[in-house]
Amino acid sequence: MQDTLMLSKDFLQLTLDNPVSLAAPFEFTLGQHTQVSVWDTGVIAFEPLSKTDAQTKSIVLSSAVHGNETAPIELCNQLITALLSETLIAAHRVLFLIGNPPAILNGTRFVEENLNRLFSGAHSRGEGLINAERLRAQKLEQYVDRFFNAAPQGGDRFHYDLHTAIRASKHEKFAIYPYPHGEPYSGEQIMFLAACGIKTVLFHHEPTTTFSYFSAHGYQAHAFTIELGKVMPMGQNDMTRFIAVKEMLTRLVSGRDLELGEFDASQVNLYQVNRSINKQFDDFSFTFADDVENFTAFPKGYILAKDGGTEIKVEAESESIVFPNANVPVGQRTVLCLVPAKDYRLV
Ligand SMILES: O=C(O)CCC(=O)N[C@@H](CCC(=O)O)C(=O)O
Ligand SMILES: [Zn+2]
Repeated sequence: MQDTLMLSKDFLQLTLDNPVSLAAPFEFTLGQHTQVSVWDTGVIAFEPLSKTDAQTKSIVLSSAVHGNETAPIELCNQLITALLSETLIAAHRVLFLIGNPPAILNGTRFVEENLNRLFSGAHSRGEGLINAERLRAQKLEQYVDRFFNAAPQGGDRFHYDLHTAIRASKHEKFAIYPYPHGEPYSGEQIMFLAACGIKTVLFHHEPTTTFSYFSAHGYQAHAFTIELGKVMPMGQNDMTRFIAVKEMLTRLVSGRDLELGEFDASQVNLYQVNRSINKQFDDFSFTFADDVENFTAFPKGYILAKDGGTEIKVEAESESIVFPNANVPVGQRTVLCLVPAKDYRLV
């Protein structure tokens, strides 16, 4: 396995050749500087061999939590190849997670169940560990736990969970800030996102069973779900659209100066989730077309959707919609309704 990987330097190919599991975990060193550990299919850690201290960051970069969201997979694989080729040297601990390899091969968001609704123990609730996605969610939690628990005392933790959206968006790149339970938002992280070209941030209003909330709430990580554009088939992404995010992740991993300015609200669009509309009945439909973009605003009273016999109307003066998807199981989110963020606290 190690030879296969070092000959090709293509961790994604190794992962797709072994979508369910590897014969065994393996590890090796690169030069005199980096310990590389492959814990499972799609799971690879890079750790500096030099003594780590409180300045050492622990960074999780996940992709393919949804199998058809290919740009983040290509981007992460480029970073992994650079690390394996030693053109990029990790100054901090980095864990890459390729979330759902069978769904990548399938070219679909998921195979049986949406992986990004199965974290914080949701994988084991209800019917329990009945499918591959539930088992993978449990394992991904264990890998994050192992990685963050081995972090140096006092070292900052980060988790950027990289996605692309089903629809086009008025703001092409945006991040979801998991519900912080009353803690302030990080102005520095918002400026880091802006430097990545992610200039729109949504503050979530409640706990969720997403991967980013798991790391934020369970491990006090700076964690985000990040949408980098619109879903495209593998190989058809215009990678020039990700130059800024690749540059900033490269700087972060290699310990170069991030050159972030002070928090400046004029550089970003900040929204807060006003409500999440969860599906109550199988007979659910939106009143607007499939090509209506994320962040389209609707006026108060506008009928957004019909759920069984109930009309769902805009409640605030204006609400902007994001992630509308009628094709979800009863009980799950069909759309988030946003209003401009106000009265938020920053640190
Ligand atoms: O475009 C869509 O409708 C979905 C894109 C996507 O996968 N978004 C994430 C957001 C997770 C979060 O709220 O933090 C998801 O739905 O899992
Ligand atoms: Zn996604």
